Amino acid sequence: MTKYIAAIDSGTTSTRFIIFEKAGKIVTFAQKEHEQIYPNPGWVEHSPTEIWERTQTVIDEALDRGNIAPQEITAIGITNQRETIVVWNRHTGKPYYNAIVWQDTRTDNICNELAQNGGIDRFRAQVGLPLATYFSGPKIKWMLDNITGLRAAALSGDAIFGNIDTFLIWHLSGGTQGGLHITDVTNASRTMLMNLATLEWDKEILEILDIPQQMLPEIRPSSQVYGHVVGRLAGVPIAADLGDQQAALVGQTCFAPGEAKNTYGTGCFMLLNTGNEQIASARGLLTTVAYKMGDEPAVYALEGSVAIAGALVQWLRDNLGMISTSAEVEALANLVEDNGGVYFVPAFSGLFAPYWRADARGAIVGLTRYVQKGHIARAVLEATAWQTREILDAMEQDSGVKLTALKVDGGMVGNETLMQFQSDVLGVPVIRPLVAETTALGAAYAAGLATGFWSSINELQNNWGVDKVWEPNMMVDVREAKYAQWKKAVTKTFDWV
Ligand SMILES: Nc1ncnc2c1ncn2[C@@H]1O[C@H](COP(=O)(O)OP(=O)(O)O)[C@@H](O)[C@H]1O
Ligand SMILES: O=P(O)(O)OC[C@H](O)CO
Repeated sequence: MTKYIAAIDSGTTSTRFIIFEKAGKIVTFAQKEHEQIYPNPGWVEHSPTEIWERTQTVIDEALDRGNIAPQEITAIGITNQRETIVVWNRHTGKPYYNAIVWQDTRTDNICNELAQNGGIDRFRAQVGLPLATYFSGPKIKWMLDNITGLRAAALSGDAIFGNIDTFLIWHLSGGTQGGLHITDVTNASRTMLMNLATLEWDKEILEILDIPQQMLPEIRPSSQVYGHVVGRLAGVPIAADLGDQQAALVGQTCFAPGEAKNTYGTGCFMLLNTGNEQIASARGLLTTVAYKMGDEPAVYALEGSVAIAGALVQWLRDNLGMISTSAEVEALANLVEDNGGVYFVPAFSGLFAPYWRADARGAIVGLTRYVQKGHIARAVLEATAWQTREILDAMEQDSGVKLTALKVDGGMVGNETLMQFQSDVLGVPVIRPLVAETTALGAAYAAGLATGFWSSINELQNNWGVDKVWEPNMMVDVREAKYAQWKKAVTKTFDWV
């Protein structure tokens, strides 16, 4: 048995390579941001080539920094931003187009056309998702319809599709020299093309979207030895693949039905484990696969997806230049006592759960001459907390589960002001675990379970520990009055495009 287990966490903002030891503690890591490309309003792209290069760089840097040899690593797991698509040539490895990112809204017309027959819940019974620009299926259709020669290349088997997990695994396992073309059930459940009951590609939906099945990867469990790495980590088994939000659920050891976590990264995503049962949402949540460990039956989750959370902080930093690092938003927000009456609804990609309003666009409301930068910063942080409140309300009503505390993780949970406000507006304690890199840890756990590095999920539960708890500290009537203001602000964003 070797000493370590590792994970590649390829997020929307950055890629990390993290090496863990048996108690789940980080031994070494490296991280690199990649470019966000905005060719038109509402469009968001990444360079797949850059993501693959940065992945190799962070692997090299972490190994060098920790002075660790590949032979000391039992296995690696992959976890990734979900829904984002890449289509590339299997003989040359060359992408046909930039990656179209999950936040991209260019497929609005495609979704509207599809919804004409059956509404936005047309495919919900099969795939657990509404028709929305968020998911991969419409994005693949857009590429096939708009890139000259791509449909023919897909039909001939030259052009292949993958989410970021598939793209990385293909490269890691040899690329043009026989790389694996696979995905896992969690990632596939976000394409709008996988049937949740059979865990196979849904032929009827493929036909309606006119997507050739031969371009799609094979769907595998989330925890299994799929193959071995070629390159710097040569010979190391690739033993897990999970979408990042599902990986965070595993990393937080939410293995029992009724357990939930909320991850605050570029977007913000709450997942509730519903066991082997698929709960259909009546309130705009998603039914999704949480994980499938080897031959065990799939475990499902209810999910509330918020498109813009940390991305709004990035926007203050990169587009307005109001701060020079994301962390600086906290000091700016703390220059003032409250939001000064300002609410910022970041409907930059329309609104996801619970609204699914592609016609919404961002709005700052409540402005007066009194308002200063600090109020805007505070409204930016509060936007994430209010969006989470809306998700939690919907989730409790859909599932009948009353959360007594919320486990949190992701890049924004270092922001203490946000965490306190989050607890205030939910009225329950917010708990940050000792290992904040829960997403990578979840992928490492799944890889470790597949290779015997850890023997069972019980062993993993012992690794989870509390770092900090925030208790609610806001009068209920104050909280509810503010929440009503937030909801009113949300309505101002509707019907804009
Ligand atoms: N201290 C902070 N306060 C507020 N936002 C933060 C802070 N630190 C990081 N962020 C935000 O968190 C996001 C990065 O979180 P991360 O979990 O790494 O994201 P991802 O997995 O989406 O790449 C960025 O959008 C960044 O703006
Ligand atoms: O990059 P993150 O961590 O915000 O996660 C993105 C989600 O997977 C999108 O569904």
